[in-house]
Amino acid sequence: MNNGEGWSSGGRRGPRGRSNSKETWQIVNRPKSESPVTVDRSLDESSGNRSSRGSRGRGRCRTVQVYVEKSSQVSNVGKAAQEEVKSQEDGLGSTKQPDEGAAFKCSGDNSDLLQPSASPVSRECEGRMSFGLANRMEDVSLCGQVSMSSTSDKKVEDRNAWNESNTRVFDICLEKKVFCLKSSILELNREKRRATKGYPGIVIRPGMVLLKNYLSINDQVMIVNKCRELGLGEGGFYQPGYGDGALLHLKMMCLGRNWDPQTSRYGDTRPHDGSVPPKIPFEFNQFVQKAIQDSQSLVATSSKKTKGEDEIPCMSPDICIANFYTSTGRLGLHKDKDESANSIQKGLPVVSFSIGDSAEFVYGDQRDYDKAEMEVLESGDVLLFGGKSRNIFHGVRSILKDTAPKVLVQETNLRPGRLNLTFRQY
Ligand SMILES: O=C(O)CCC(=O)C(=O)O
Ligand SMILES: [Fe+2]
Repeated sequence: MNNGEGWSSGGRRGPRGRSNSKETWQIVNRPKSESPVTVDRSLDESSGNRSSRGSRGRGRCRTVQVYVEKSSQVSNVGKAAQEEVKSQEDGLGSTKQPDEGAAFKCSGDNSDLLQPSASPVSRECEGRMSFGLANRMEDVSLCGQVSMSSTSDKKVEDRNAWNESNTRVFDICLEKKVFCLKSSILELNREKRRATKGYPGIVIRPGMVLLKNYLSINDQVMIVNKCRELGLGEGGFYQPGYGDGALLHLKMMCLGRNWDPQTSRYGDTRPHDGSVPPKIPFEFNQFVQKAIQDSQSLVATSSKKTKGEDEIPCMSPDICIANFYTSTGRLGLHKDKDESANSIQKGLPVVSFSIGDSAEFVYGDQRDYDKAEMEVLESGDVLLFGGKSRNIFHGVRSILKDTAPKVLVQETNLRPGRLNLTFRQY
């Protein structure tokens, strides 16, 4: 199904959930050169170190316009400062999930890389192995008790165990506060300052726009709460995997339509349990529409030559894939290419929300980490890639621990890790 025509945007509230909000424009700097920021291989894979590049060097700059709204989004900060917050890492101990490792998502081009080693291997739950793939970032895990050993009975048993362990419901929030840790006032003030600065928009390359700090804390809280509620119900978060036992190292929930990693296709129900994906909440779509409009304005103003719509076409999402990455989650370089040919040809954008811990998002024109560029996506950031950038390879290199806004964690009890929502139109 292709809903095709754009939404009416009239009368919707602004991205920070308020009507009548005042909008002003501010100038920010942006790197002049479009030359790739090469991924620092020394930080790759196992080191877990953070890149010092941060959200791209902000020194070398060209001017772009940014949309600024004096935000009331930190209204919870004062309250939160008085609250005490649980140590998330400790809390995770009791609810640790088995997806500690590299993520591997296959779509089209990547499917050839999913073949496991032919040699017999048995793994314990949480076992992990690399199949010596073209790129080691994309090592995959074998799920709990999966055995690649001989007998077919054993294989059936293993498959059942696999299904059982990987279709278990996953809660993106921790159940209750065990003990509390006071957030530092400094930290809360830093968040407050960040929030009141408004959100700079950045044209990364044609068709690719990053709206920094776009979703207010209140909106992020709403999104987490809604995702948690949906994620615990029918069609909620689960550990996706492939027929051969390889797992994606993230939890996934599809809204609107199901995306099946085993076939790389969309469908109305989820094959492994027959569940129907929840609908995309109306408010989520409103944020998407507003983000598209703001990106189009940004592109039009910064290029002067093009109409914003030429670079970022309108899109009406009927699919949202929600991923939850724990601290060690990753996602290999892939293209989003399972939407309809029409959607892809028209360059209808993928719109991505980041919430929780920051992520090192890598992207490029080739499936090559050495040539990939990197952008740190922080909580509240919205990234769009459509038009000429619709077919970029992209993935998540690492999750940066303990970087989620404290207020968000206090308000939602979000688990350590990152929630990402990508909206698309089939
Ligand atoms: O987590 C992200 O930022 C990217 C997710 C993604 O590429 C996908 O779900 O296809
Ligand atoms: Fe993707």
